[in-house]
Amino acid sequence: MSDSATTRCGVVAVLGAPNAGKSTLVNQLVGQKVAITSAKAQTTRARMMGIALDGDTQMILVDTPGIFAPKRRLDRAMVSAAWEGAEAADAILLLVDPVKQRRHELEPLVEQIAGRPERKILVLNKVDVAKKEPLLALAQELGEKVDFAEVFFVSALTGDGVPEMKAALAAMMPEGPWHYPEDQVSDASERLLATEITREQLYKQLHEELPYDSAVRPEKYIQRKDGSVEIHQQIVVTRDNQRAIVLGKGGSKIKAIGEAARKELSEVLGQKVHLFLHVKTDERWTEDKEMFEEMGLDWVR
Ligand SMILES: Nc1nc2c(ncn2[C@@H]2O[C@H](COP(=O)(O)OP(=O)(O)OP(=O)(O)O)[C@@H](O)[C@H]2O)c(=O)[nH]1
Repeated sequence: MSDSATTRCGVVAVLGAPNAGKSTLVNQLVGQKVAITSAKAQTTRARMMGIALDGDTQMILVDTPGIFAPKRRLDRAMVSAAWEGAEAADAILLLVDPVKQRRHELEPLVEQIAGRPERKILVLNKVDVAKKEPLLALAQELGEKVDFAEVFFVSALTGDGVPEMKAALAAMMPEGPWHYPEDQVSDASERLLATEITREQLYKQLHEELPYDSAVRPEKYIQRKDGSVEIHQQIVVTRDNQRAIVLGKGGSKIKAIGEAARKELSEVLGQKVHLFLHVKTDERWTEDKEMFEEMGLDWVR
């Protein structure tokens, strides 16, 4: 970063229907893994931030949970966290998956941002698999509903078109000093990031078998004198039969999940990791205020 007075710094709210590719895009913009990605919808539960740099500009990316019509308390908390993220933004980025469009999820989002004062950009994702004509038609249609400053066609997966979009976003940021040191990529605590990595393995290894209302809680995070870290986490499910699924035959599933998560954690943290996973049944966890707060969510009535 230069010392000149021309540094810029701002907040970008990344909004989109579940599975639009928000986590993938944030990781691409930051240049390393900070948010977890998965093929299962509503993966992003807590509000995780990524910090992207573009020349003299620092952009704080608020990677929001998928926004959808909330029914249960858990869902309402996710939606509320998403909008909280969007409140203080300098720009709103609406990410749309043109291939698997979910109109009922996209439309409320479009309506909500239409009236917001921030500058908005429309990003149509997955150009690596999308056909060109419907893509242009969709851009035009959305452009009639929302006053987008710019429209971009990208692939969050391959990075195609992302540098151009990043530069345009950077230009929208206000002048000012950087909020974070240059080498910081995320303000999510390592504790929380560690639970996200375990949760990603749960999704990966159990696929559709895993109930969406399962959670991973941080229990203990101990830096050992030998330079390694000891991490204890609890996997919470709502029913005993789900617990059996997570454990697997003779504990084989939980072992595989733990091994993969430990390996990835060691890479991300750059130190040796001892990971201890416990599976607990708690049919009322989605009504538990304390557990919400531990996961970085607010309690909404
Ligand atoms: N082909 C293709 N797939 C993509 C692209 N971007 C994301 N995906 C895939 O789409 C799926 C969802 O991506 P995520 O980044 O987890 O989506 P998200 O919007 O963060 O999802 P939630 O956390 O559920 O809100 C994953 O399987 C990604 O690999 C892309 O540009 N091209």
